[in-house]
Amino acid sequence: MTLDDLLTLLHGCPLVASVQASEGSPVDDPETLLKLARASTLAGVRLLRLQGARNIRAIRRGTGVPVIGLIKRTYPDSDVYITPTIWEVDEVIDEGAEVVALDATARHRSGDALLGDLIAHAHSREALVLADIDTVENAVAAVAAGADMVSTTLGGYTSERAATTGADLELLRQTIAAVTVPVFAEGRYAHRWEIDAALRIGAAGVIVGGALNDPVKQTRALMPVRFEGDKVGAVDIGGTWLRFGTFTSDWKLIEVERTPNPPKREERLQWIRDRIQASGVHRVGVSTGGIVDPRTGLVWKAKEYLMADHVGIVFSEETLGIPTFAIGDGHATAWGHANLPRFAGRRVATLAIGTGLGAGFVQEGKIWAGRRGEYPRVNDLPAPGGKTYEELLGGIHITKEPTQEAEARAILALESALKAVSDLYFPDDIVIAGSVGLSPWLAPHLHRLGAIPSPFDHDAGLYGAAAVALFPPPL
Ligand SMILES: CC(=O)N[C@H](C=O)[C@@H](O)[C@H](O)[C@H](O)COP(=O)(O)O
Repeated sequence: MTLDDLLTLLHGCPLVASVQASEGSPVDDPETLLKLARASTLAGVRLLRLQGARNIRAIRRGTGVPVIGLIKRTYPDSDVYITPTIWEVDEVIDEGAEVVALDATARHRSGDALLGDLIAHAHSREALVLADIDTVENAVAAVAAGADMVSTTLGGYTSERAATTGADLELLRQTIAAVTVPVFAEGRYAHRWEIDAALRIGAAGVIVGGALNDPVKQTRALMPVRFEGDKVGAVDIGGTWLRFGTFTSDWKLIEVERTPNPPKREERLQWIRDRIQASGVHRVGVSTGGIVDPRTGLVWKAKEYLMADHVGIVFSEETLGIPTFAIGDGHATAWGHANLPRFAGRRVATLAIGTGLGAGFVQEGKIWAGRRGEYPRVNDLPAPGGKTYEELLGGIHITKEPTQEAEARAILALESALKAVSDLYFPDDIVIAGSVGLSPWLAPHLHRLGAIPSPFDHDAGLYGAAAVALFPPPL
């Protein structure tokens, strides 16, 4: 088969089925895998990626479909396991595969084999070579070594690059820009939009394994995560109060302590550490003003007049001593609401109107957030008249017992903020939390304005923080 033949085939159907079983899986026998492969070809797939000599033989014969073959084998002196040496290259070709897939990372190969030699050997036997790469640099090197095509198979599986949660579309984009040979998208592709995006970016084909053919991976992907401990800690850091709650594993509040938010961030951390110690919890969720990078727990942005000395504080296992899940207070409160039976599975927006104004939006079990934890900045949007919603609604700007005029202004501002949230996010529900949001002068208007008072009452931030620890949101 020539490269042109292969590209013609992909033009007909760019979806390539990788039919491989997880280690120890009961479907790991050639007959069963053949049936899975047939299911894919029945639906239109015209190229298969297969692992192992027996599987390649049985499935190639049984389907008559061209094959990208590989042998996974480990050697004691190397981490390379996809067709690592010339022996496996020969095995793949002996079984009739048209294309040999092999590891093209910069890692040392067993027996000091060189990538160029393996490729030359496959070519001498008239097979095409697909280089499984982990980085753009290694894609370029593989093409220089003679590879006919590359695939992003190993992106996120070596120390060179962190694994993305889903498909690594940036690795694909950069690889396509860097090489002239056809590039396959591969590795953690599981959704139609990822496949469409890969093709828009310019992939010659998209190789999908687990999402199509591996019931072990599929089961793991759908398995709910359960918290095994007996209780968790929840920290709620607002502009005024710092609170610590202890919750049961079924999200019931056991007890709560609070202190005026100390002016220095080290004092804040120390107070939390002391509460963690005293309560004996082994996991904690943190809801805080400011913007938190959810991967590191670093607060990288916060308004000084609302949260003094807060930028630079880190909420992590390192600083608090136990596994820690920290997100911004708008997000945390929204996550709390979204996990209540009443709202679960709905599109829920939350406005937390306390000292400042926080916002969060949850859709399909995911928090709507920027890559570094940014939240919907309803607070800084100008309301009609020019002042921001935070200036009109945030407790720091209005006194405890506002004049009737200030109240009227705030109610109008809330009405307009709710309209903005509806127009931008199309939520099924908008829930209001926070000391101002639930105050005796504002709360009576919520129903008329189409908003729902938080079922958590004044503890929404704390319940949100506990929800983050008990049911960690996907990032
Ligand atoms: C990293 C590695 O060893 N990848 C292997 C390569 O053949 C297979 O285990 C994967 O199933 C294949 O790449 C498809 O990827 P996914 O199953 O994520 O769609």
